Amino acid sequence: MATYLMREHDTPGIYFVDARPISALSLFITDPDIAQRVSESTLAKPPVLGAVLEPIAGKLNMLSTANYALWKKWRSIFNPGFSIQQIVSQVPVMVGCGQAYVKILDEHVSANRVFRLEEEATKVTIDVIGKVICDHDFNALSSNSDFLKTMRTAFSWMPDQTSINPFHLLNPVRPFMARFCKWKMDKYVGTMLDERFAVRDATLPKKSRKKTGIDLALEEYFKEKGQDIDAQEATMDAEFRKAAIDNLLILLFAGHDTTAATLCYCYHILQKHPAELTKVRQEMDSVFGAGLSAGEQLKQNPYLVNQLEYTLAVIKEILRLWPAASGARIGRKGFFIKHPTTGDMIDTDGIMIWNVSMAMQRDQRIWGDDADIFKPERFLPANADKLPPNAWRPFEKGPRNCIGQELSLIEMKVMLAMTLREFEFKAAYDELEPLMGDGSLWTTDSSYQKGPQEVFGERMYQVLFGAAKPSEAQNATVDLKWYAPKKSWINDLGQVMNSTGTNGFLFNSSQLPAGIPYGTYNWCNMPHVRPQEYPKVAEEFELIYVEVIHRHHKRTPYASNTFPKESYGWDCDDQGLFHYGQPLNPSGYTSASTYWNVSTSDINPFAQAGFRGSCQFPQITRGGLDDSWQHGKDLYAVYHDLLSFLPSNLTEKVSYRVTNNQITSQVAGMLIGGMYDPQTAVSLHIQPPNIDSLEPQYPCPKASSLYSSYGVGSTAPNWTAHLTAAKPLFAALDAVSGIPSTSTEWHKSLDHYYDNLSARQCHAKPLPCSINDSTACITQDQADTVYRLGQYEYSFIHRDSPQSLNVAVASYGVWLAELASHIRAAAAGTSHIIYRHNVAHDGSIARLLSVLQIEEMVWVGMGSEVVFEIYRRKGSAGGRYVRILWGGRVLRSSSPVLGQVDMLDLDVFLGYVEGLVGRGAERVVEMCKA
Ligand code: HEM
Repeated sequence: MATYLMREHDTPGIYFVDARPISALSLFITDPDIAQRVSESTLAKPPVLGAVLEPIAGKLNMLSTANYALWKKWRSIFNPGFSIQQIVSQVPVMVGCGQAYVKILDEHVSANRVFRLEEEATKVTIDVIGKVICDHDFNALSSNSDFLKTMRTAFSWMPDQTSINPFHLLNPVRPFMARFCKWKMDKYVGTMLDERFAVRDATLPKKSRKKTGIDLALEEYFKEKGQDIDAQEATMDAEFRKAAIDNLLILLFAGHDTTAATLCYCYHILQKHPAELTKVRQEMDSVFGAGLSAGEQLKQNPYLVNQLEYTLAVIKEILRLWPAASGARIGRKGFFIKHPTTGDMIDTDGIMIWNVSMAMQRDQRIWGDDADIFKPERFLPANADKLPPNAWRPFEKGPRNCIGQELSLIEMKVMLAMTLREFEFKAAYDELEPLMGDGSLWTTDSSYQKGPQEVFGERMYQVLFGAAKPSEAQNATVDLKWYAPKKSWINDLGQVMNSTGTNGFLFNSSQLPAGIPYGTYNWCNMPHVRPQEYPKVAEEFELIYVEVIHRHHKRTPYASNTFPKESYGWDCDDQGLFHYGQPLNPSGYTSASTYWNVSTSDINPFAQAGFRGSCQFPQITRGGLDDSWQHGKDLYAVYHDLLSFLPSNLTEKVSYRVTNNQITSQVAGMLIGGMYDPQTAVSLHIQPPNIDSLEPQYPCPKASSLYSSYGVGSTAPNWTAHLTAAKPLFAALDAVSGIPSTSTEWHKSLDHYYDNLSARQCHAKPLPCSINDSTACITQDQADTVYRLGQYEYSFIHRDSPQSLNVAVASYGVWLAELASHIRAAAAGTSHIIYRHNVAHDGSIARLLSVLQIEEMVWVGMGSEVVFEIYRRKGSAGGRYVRILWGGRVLRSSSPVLGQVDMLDLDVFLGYVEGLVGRGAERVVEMCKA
């Protein structure tokens, strides 16, 4: 209200508000210098504050007491417990509470529940105060704390200062309820204090005793009384006990909801400002290490909290825009305030003087035209001298400033560090209905759903409810954590080693044998979207964008995956790899269609190892080209013939992309032929080598080193377990292949044998026999074990290992950020492209599936495909949705955010993807730094 009045009437730095008889005549101060004078004075707290707080927090509470000497005494006794050093030393304790908080958020997310975030934030702040001040577990988060219930009841009976309803203000039941709640809380806190004093072990050396806020207060109290707290006979006297109870209650009252409300605003406003959110996450990545737990790091080194400069700037900017409290005093005779424009001296006798922090902190005359804009940079140390003096006062200033400001700032940094990289927070005001009757204060009073539903353009406006709180306290989160894949034979080493066959997986033909349903894992030609099985969505949805990514089709093995000598050759005379340049833009002479014909010269003394023949290993084979063509044909049949989505001719609405590895171009040519049979040249988009995001090839040292700490090449026991188990198999394979048993390349994973054997079998070639003994051959049993182990490895590397998500996010995040930007443009209608098609590699698809946290990971076979379909619900205000198809079927993710990705709210999906990789892949940059 004060801010609106200031703006509406262009008030000077002070103005009167006369709402008598509802409240006292008030002088609102928005002038920083006058506010400073008021806060530095010895003016007393207004009686109305005592009337509200004392029934529940007692007469000795330092916040509302009008007795200056009393205030001074108790403030100085409690001060040592709130020094910066003391609070930083309590960071590990805060982390402990934070872990319970994260667990609760996890549970909400797993249950896919909309919930009131402020409720949980409030509980964690109570737990923090309990632990930091008195080493006491209120267990507000983990149990149905009785104390919390009483505190809430007390709150609900506090007089509402904004109400003009006389029955509300003068409700006769109020004093009884207040007395009852105070009695209950006193009993609880008193017992807690007695216990604390009883366990204080005076025999322990001073240094090894726990030092919470209350211990320091006791020490201070004894010091002031000239007594030795270490004396065995020292007892807590009645005066201290009474004052300590009142002040512990006021610390809880003043400290919990102010901090919780500010925390909620941090989440909410950052969600609305993705660039700033990315900066916060980048700062956290650089302070704690990308992918490492902030909580664990903070426990080991609490001082890391001081390095979160940008995060602190965000909190301060939030406190500027949405301060949770302010300070008021009662004027007295002879205390004059000079009117800033007229120069009149105003006698303040009996007038309530209110430093209205929000109005002052949003005054454009003080902060500039961008006063309403969220700009954390204002509070970076480099800009400290540009801040207007005395104008930022969310904790007020002067001797009666907030005693808990360091605690709340540090606590908020800790909580943000533990949650912002793990969750995306999203306001859900459209989903209030299910929250009615959830037991929170909000649902006891429906008036909060009436009246203005936006203030300063913000639905999450402030409502005075104890502190100034975010209306309805409502948010939802998106969980960014790793979740283990489903248990199956694939990730069970015992089953992999002790079974036979391939558990229904096929490795020997592009065609499925009769009776085997489409969708069955077929390494040689994986299932993809095709009309026969395509799951159509309901009529109410309209397809607006499709992006396909798939692995190239079957090929010859890589040259590096062939044996030193192969017993037979491999020819590719049934196809041509066309390479030629053709003048374009403007067109010119016509080039001949030339293709490569590899021949090994008998004269060349440097004969290559491995397969001989006319192939350019690992070129796509004739069979692979045919599969590519059919793949294109099937996609066209779905997205053109069945859904009328694709244009009939190849236009700029459709775009193709390949990697720098030629085999993807070989596939793309056939695939486009199958889709459009174009008669003119088609451009294939390609990014420069070394930074290509599709393969991916951009440098990411951190991801590489994290990967090698648990995956191929590592000595981690859970990785090497299968290699140890496979030793006899390796020995048998080596005996046929001639690979030396000392070769690290061939024995650090199953990759080389897998590629060598499966390529042969996909092309109906026999399993190899020894060059020296044609009767010693690799058996189908051995090949099948290699295939099973290969599946196990892929699942381990890309899903089972908890680090896999971070590695995939860092190493494939750029492509995902590109995908997100394509989807955003399509959803906003700002791009003409409706279909993008990427031909890539197993490393690409596997990382993508890792980020999507696919429920069951496999080694992605030839032609493996993921399709992102973006839909709009028909009608003017229709939402946007995403469906992801893996092998032609809806993908299932282990992440509760994604679940079965079937018409998932697009905002949730983008929140998940961009939460992990950052908009424009900003997070990836930080994550990749060495
Ligand atoms: C974002 C969080 C917080 C905000 C915005 C805030 C704001 C304020 C403000 C504006 C005052 C001055 C009131 C006046 O002048 O009348 C104040 C005083 C006080 N605050 Fe805070 N506070 C916060 C957190 C805390 C915490 C965490 C605690 C303790 C655990 C706490 C305990 C107190 C107490 C006891 C006073 C009275 C101090 C005195 O009169 O000496 N506050 N707070």
